[in-house]
Amino acid sequence: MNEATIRLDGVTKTFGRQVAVQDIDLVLHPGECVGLVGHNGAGKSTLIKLMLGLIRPSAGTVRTLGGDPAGAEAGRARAALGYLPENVAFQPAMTGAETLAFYARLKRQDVRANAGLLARVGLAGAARRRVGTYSKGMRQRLGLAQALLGQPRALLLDEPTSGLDPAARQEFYEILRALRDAGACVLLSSHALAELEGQVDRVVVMDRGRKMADGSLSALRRLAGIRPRLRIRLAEAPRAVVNGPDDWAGWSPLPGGLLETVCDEADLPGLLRDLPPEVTEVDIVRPSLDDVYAAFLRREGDA
Ligand SMILES: Nc1ncnc2c1ncn2[C@@H]1O[C@H](COP(=O)(O)OP(=O)(O)OP(=O)(O)O)[C@@H](O)[C@H]1O
Repeated sequence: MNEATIRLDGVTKTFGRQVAVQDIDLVLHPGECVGLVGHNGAGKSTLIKLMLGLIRPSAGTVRTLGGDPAGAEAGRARAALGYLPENVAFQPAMTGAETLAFYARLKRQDVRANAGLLARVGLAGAARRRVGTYSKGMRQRLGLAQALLGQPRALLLDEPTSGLDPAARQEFYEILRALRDAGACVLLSSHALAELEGQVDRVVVMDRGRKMADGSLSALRRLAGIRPRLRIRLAEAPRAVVNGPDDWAGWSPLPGGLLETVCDEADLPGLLRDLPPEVTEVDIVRPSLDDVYAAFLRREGDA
């Protein structure tokens, strides 16, 4: 696989006696979009700040774009990093264009690229409006434009979609997908586990400072051991389902005239192939990311 964009080996960060993250190994590659999920205080922001070099690890090593992000040589690497903090506050009296120009100068970037950036995040028409008049979604898009200054190779976004309505969220993810497809490494933290479904290549689950899981959603589903359910509707409910074992043994009746069975992922194709013609409706219910997350947290609680 290509060289890691960000690599954490055995990273622990403590604040006094508070352990914020503990013994984290994590590798992020170019061209992947990774979701970092966990409850409040799980350690998501601390991990992002470590990757940015804003704080140093108490133990272990952090390599960002090939170097120590908090080291003396980090300035150059930072120009290739984009960061959207959790609570981004802009000066309300400045326009979107002025705000972006301010950040471009801070990042020593050519301001002539700004108009293109504002267009990319859908703010071209609002560039001359004061930020104080922007909606939350527009402010987040301006924050993203700020993070995109200088065409970063790594984008670290701390809860970028919190407070956005579903349409704005979708637009935000579309922009992230395009960046990922262009080769950027995108990491975004979120509490909203379900919304990451279909949006990220991989999910890293954090709980109380520890990495609980790391993998694609399908891999996490397998690991969590939650099996899919197959639901069907029949033209006419078979009496045998109610009256005793027969072909429908293993199927449970559900309200609304449905039958349901729980099966292994590998058995699904065979089950679907063998469904009789009286089946009028088929639905495969796979565990949601929330179910998977709950299963990992339960496992940790049991440990
Ligand atoms: N500067 C700090 N000083 C002391 N404790 C800190 C500091 N920063 C983080 N912590 C603690 O470290 C733990 C992890 O915090 P962190 O902000 O990384 O979590 P998070 O997953 O980002 O949470 P949230 O979703 O609420 O933003 C928490 O217990 C927090 O109180």
